[in-house]
Amino acid sequence: MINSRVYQQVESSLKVLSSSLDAKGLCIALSGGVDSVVLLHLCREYANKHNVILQAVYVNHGLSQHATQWQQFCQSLCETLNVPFVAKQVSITRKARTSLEAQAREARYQALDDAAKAGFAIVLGQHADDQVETFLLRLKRGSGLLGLGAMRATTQLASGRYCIRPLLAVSRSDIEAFARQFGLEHITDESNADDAFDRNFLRNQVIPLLTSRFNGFVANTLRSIDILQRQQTIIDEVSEEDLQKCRCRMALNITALQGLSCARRDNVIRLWLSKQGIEMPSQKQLDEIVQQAFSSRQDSQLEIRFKQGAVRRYRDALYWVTENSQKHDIETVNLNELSGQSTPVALQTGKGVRKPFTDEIVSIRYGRLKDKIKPQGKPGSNTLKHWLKDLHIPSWERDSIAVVYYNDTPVAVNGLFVSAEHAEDNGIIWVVKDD
Ligand SMILES: Nc1ncnc2c1ncn2[C@@H]1O[C@H](COP(=O)(O)OP(=O)(O)OP(=O)(O)O)[C@@H](O)[C@H]1O
Repeated sequence: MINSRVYQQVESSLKVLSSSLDAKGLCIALSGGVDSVVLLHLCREYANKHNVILQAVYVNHGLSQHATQWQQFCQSLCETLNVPFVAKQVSITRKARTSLEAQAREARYQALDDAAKAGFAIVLGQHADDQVETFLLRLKRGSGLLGLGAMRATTQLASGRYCIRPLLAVSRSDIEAFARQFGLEHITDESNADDAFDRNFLRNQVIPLLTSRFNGFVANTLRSIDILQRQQTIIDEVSEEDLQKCRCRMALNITALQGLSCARRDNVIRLWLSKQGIEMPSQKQLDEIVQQAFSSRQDSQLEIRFKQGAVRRYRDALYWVTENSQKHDIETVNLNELSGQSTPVALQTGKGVRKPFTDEIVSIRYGRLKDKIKPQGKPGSNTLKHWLKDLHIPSWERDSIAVVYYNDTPVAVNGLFVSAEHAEDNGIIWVVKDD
């Protein structure tokens, strides 16, 4: 039974973090260094006390000559502690313009995500001193509020999996004292002494100097980081609200954008682009989008190109267009089996269409714009192209709108309208999932 201040700190933070995420278990990212070895012991104590399932993963980057030795160390430590262990080998192909550390980190998170069991949160060993180093590294690069807020105690990977950092408020010296007190063995990465790396230089030279001169430097920096993170949370909330107000389907409504201050307008465009995978548009690109979007010429041919796609304007909205969204294959999906995660549709009940008859084949088709339909509430029948144009759907989007067919008859146009002949108040709503 471990009785120490460090354990109490970690126990309370693990309680908050893992229960708020409803994690099925904890997957310790174990490098064999003192931080993650202490983390493993603390988590094991926590797991025994609170009946939580553990696993540990070592990622072998193959970058150090000692990598295999470290892997063996982690494996035998886990065997001794009776914690299920997995090692994951990754290979890092050097890309230009990205540092080796950044590539190793990216590969590591991917490997941890692959190795962690479903529903488990990944637990990482970054601590208070790492946090201050991250802050100073970001300051050096000229980061804004988000970057200076450094590491969050909880983050989410693209897969939806959570990562948690229960040691973020614990200092390196407390972690090392804990390891000494309990006689814990760990590996020492000799590259940590090499001041050629910026992080090591800050750790070994700069922070000790600042700490010796300014009382409470580390604690005060952590306080600033906490304030920055809270402020960023407010900005995130306001940004999401602004985006919801400006969004119509996947597009951005220009009139709604005009109702915002310049700073909030730029911010919404940035957020919208980041949801398309464009993290940092340059100010020049942003200014160009704004200038062309707000030009009085409704029909102006706005097209701002990015590597992954382009921003285009159609009437009163901005669209994100990629090669894919322009050329959607015509596909027919047989929906006779409608249960299960992998089906391309979700079924809801309400104002929709009647159920298909048993002898009707349901399919989803794209791009058959010449097929005719009489939408509910419209006086006559016309082509899908006509009705989509009528709804101001830009030409390049029309091919990628999913239409549900009963046999060869279009009955529902995803989220837009249904056929008058098939409409039913207490019917079914076909919601075709995005790819
Ligand atoms: N080889 C590894 N295998 C498994 N987990 C690892 C490995 N290396 C690091 N970790 C995990 O990541 C934590 C942070 O490690 P480190 O400070 O070396 O990473 P970093 O490159 O600064 O990455 P980050 O941006 O995530 O802080 C460790 O405490 C440990 O939990």
